[in-house]
Amino acid sequence: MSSEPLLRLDGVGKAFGGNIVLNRLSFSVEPGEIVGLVGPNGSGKTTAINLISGVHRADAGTIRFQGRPVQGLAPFRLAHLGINRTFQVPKPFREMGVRENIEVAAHFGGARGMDADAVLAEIDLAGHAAIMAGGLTVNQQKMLDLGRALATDPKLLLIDEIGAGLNPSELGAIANLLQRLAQRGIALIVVEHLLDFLNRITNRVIVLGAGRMLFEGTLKAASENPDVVAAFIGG
Ligand SMILES: Nc1ncnc2c1ncn2[C@@H]1O[C@H](COP(=O)(O)OP(=O)(O)OP(=O)(O)O)[C@@H](O)[C@H]1O
Repeated sequence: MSSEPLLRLDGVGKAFGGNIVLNRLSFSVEPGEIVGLVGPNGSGKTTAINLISGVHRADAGTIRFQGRPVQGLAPFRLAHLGINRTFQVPKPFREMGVRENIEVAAHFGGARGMDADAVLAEIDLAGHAAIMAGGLTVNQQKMLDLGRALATDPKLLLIDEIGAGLNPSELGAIANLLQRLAQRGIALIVVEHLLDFLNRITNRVIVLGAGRMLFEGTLKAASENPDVVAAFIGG
């Protein structure tokens, strides 16, 4: 057994056109953990998710998954290893059926691809399997986006602002689902502005401010930390 965490970032940095958006970001995540990633708008949360999921390549530092450096690998290779993500704005194939969307994603996951029926049941869309994805509500499209990631049987799931625009009952259902996934051993990094939602599913948060890690610990302690308070008021 390796003593390495599932995911480990060491000194990760990223700049766009000379604008440093992430600076020496270091943290690790263990299997079955839910870690909240919070911070004001533009603090680098989505960029962190984009680096871990292979959408962008880090300029500095290392990203290790199960002890193996993975920075620079394409998203489909990372999906094969067990890393997948959702998007702030869901990107289903709108002209394809809900089930087909899941099947295509499972194919993207290669040998790790999961059974579409199991995924549809998990995301509560079994009754909508045959309709076009473009006909789903926003909440259902978010669930489909999550289902497409789940179809690749991830060990690490990166969730980018899934709560925005959802009502309390939809939020409750998603919180329960994310907790079930974690109990199954999937690690989750959850980018979220809705702190009550985050509080339901985790108390371990990483707070970013202008690309730097300001704090790591419980949400309650974060809310009492002067650097965190200043970043949010400034933001
Ligand atoms: N592809 C890109 N090209 C240039 N700049 C980018 C790119 N992606 C992000 N940025 C910039 O990097 C900074 C961090 O953006 P990022 O989306 O990571 O922040 P965030 O914390 O996720 O914000 P939000 O909460 O608003 O989603 C911002 O200044 C943004 O404009």
